[in-house]
Amino acid sequence: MNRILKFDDVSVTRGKKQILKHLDWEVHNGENWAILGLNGAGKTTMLKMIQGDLWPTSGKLEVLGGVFGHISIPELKTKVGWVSTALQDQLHAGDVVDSIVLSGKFASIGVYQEFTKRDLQEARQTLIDLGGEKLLGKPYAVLSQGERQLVLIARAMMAKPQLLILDEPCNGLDLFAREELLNRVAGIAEMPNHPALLLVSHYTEEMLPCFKHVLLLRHGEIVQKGRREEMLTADTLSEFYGKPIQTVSMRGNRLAVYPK
Ligand SMILES: Nc1ncnc2c1ncn2[C@@H]1O[C@H](COP(=O)(O)OP(=O)(O)OP(=O)(O)O)[C@@H](O)[C@H]1O
Repeated sequence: MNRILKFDDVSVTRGKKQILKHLDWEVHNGENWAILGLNGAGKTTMLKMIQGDLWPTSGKLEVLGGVFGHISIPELKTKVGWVSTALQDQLHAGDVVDSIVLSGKFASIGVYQEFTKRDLQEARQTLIDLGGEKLLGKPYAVLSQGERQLVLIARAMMAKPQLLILDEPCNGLDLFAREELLNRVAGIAEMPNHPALLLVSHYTEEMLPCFKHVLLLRHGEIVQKGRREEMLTADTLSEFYGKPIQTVSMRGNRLAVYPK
């Protein structure tokens, strides 16, 4: 399948409020996208739709080759990985890390299905491959925020998703934990047959070079979308924010921005 996502004139309305307005956007296989938008821009609403938790009010949405209205949402959920701090609240804090990673195979919170020794081994290996070996066997409740996010990434990868959504994955991480997590994300982008990555963040410096495409969302509208070199510039971002900003180039071809 060549196309991961296709938004075709997609709008979402709740009551009198139009949350998303006429979105047109395509993500192709092998592309990693970052979405930038201020609070209330509509990012979460977009992500909820991609996972089948919310349907467009109008327009056509295609996810992983299936058009909404003609696809099985539970099946879709097994192919779309989701990492977000909101998900952390839903997990059972007393569960052991290994079992949380394993639950990704079933897209469930907790493991209620039968699983084999091999499944469990695969879950452990998935976490090891992401650099989380020392977390094996620990209860989720004792982990740091950065460790929890890594476990959630492993949980999502366990289902071998075609699309991995990283919804503000660095929320609450200290400087060093953030770099460590971003390094893991960069590692995923280098894996053979890795899922398409979709990162939502308020901070451009988290948009690693592997995110070669950026979408700028404001007040429910796509203001611009395209290659990172064109989106992550002082001019484009000043226009997007409607305020002058200054950019600071960071090591590793990353860009931080601040209000002027
Ligand atoms: N069910 C709803 N009914 C009415 N308004 C809603 C509903 N859901 C979201 N909104 C509004 O739609 C807008 C977009 O919300 P959304 O959560 O998608 O934004 P966001 O870009 O994810 O924001 P943040 O960065 O703060 O998480 C907000 O103004 C929000 O109040």
